[in-house]
Amino acid sequence: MQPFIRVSQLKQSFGAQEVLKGVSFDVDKGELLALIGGSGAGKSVILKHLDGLIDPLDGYVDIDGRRISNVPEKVKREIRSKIGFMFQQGALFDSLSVGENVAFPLQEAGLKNEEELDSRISAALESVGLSGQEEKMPANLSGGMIKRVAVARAIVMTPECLLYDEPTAGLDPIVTDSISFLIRQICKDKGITTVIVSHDMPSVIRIADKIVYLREGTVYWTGTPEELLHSEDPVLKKFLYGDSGEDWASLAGMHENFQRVLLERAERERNQ
Ligand SMILES: Nc1ncnc2c1ncn2[C@@H]1O[C@H](COP(=O)(O)OP(=O)(O)OP(=O)(O)O)[C@@H](O)[C@H]1O
Repeated sequence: MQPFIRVSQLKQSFGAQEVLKGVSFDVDKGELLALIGGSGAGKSVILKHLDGLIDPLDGYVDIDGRRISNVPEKVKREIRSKIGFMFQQGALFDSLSVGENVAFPLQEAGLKNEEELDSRISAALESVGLSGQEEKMPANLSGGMIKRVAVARAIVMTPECLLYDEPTAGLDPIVTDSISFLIRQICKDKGITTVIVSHDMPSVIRIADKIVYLREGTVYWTGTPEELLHSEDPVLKKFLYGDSGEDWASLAGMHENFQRVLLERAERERNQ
């Protein structure tokens, strides 16, 4: 089966700095992949290649079998219509209400029918647990609500693929949990292929199907959260726990709990 996203031998430099030295990985349809790695490893740069915002010096990205690298802007725009991007900070327009923020991509795409706009906005807000909040202004929202609105804005175009850059940065642990659940739920309920860049390892362990660890401009390791937790590779251990040698079991336990909660929730929903 063809992967939904194929990243092949991606190379990128800025001036003398070689940031990507031949990065390759695939993401299957409906899969949730987390890109991890130290600060400056090139994670955000990779996301921008996935959306065709940056062209590689060598290598390519295919989205659903179509090349988005080094092709004309018109082709990129067509492919981009399948992709929702939640940028770092999840920036909302401060002068626009929640509803207007979510409406923005629809209006950019030329949708004018008020009734359709309203129903798509309310469906997107419902998906992120913010039904009826259209009139609120960003200044009156909590950090977690701002992220939820940013997620609603990313999904309102009914994308087939979602890219999240640090979606839980700056949130407290409880809100981080709820946003992580939301990202996984949207991915699995709607079958949306998802790539998340995150420093938040507990969240990554909980929600990812597959993890790609970047180091020195290449993919150092790929595997499942379980495989990461059981890896004895000293480089991975050091990345996860620094030199402190924190307890592996606590992360492993968290992952099991999370899977259990997800399974219980899925079971409840099936029985409703
Ligand atoms: N447009 C650009 N021009 C010059 N250098 C850039 C540009 N974009 C990124 N870089 C450099 O590329 C490197 C990788 O940046 P990137 O933002 O992808 O890192 P990251 O892995 O996402 O880091 P962090 O986890 O800190 O966000 C950094 O050294 C950054 O300064």
